[in-house]
Amino acid sequence: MTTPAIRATGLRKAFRSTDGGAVVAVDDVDLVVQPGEIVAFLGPNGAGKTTTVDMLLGLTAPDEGSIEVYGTSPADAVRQGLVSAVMQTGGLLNDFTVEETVRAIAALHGRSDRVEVVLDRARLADLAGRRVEACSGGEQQRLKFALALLPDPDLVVLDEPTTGMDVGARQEFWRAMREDAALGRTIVFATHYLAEADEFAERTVLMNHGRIVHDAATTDVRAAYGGRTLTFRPPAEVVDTDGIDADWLARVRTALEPLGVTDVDVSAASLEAAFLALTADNEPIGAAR
Ligand SMILES: Nc1ncnc2c1ncn2[C@@H]1O[C@H](COP(=O)(O)OP(=O)(O)OP(=O)(O)O)[C@@H](O)[C@H]1O
Repeated sequence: MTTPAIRATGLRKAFRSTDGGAVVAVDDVDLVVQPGEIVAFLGPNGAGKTTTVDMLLGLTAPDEGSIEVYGTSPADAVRQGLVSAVMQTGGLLNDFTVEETVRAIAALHGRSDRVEVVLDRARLADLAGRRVEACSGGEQQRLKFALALLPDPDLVVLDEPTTGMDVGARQEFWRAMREDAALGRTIVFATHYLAEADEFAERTVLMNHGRIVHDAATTDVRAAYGGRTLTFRPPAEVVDTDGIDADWLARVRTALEPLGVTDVDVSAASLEAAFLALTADNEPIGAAR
């Protein structure tokens, strides 16, 4: 049997809140990720994505439960170069050029042989001589990605890697990632962007209030909760700037009801609908046990 890239069992992590109470950030999370999988962690603000990622990387220890990365502790896996990360925060040195940054970190890893490869993989070869401070947010994220690839890790963990990027930069980033994933790396990423999970991840883990509320093939998540949306063009006279005439919409609903059609709505569905359905409850984050 192959050793999973990630095996987490009963993970729990609570923090002390400012009012002296406790916030359960991650609550009884079980997760197994096999080598070569591409998994999206999706969830609203405060769902527990970053805390889970931090535990995966050995940056935070769980209060309860256990976590193994390639059969060893996260810290050990990081030390062995099996896993590396692109985090939301984390400084780059403004005065260095892109290439100087990569060379400096490559030397620390003892992997100076990989400088050209990672510059190329992150599509930074043309920007090698640019100072970091002159790079756009998207280019800086790609630089972080290049640094994460230096140890040639089997698992790359990305925490909201495209935050702050415009659409073009996001697409460019994911193109580079996709190429890398095709080479067999395991990729786990946390995101707010439903479209990123939809387009890029084979599997989506939906988190809410510190728990995994759904874990399935991304297409299944969409199919199970998003359903399918049937769109049609209403006659022009029932549409004005405020939307569709309510009486007309009510008549459409009544007409469709005998056909078993429910939830007629005038909006897009897809993974977004799944996300909303799964995270719509207003339960507060649980208090510490
Ligand atoms: N160091 C900390 N001290 C206190 N509370 C924390 C700490 N880190 C996280 N939390 C709380 O734990 C919960 C989960 O936070 P986490 O950052 O893991 O969520 P997230 O899903 O990554 O959110 P976001 O999408 O906003 O980054 C939140 O309520 C957060 O306020």
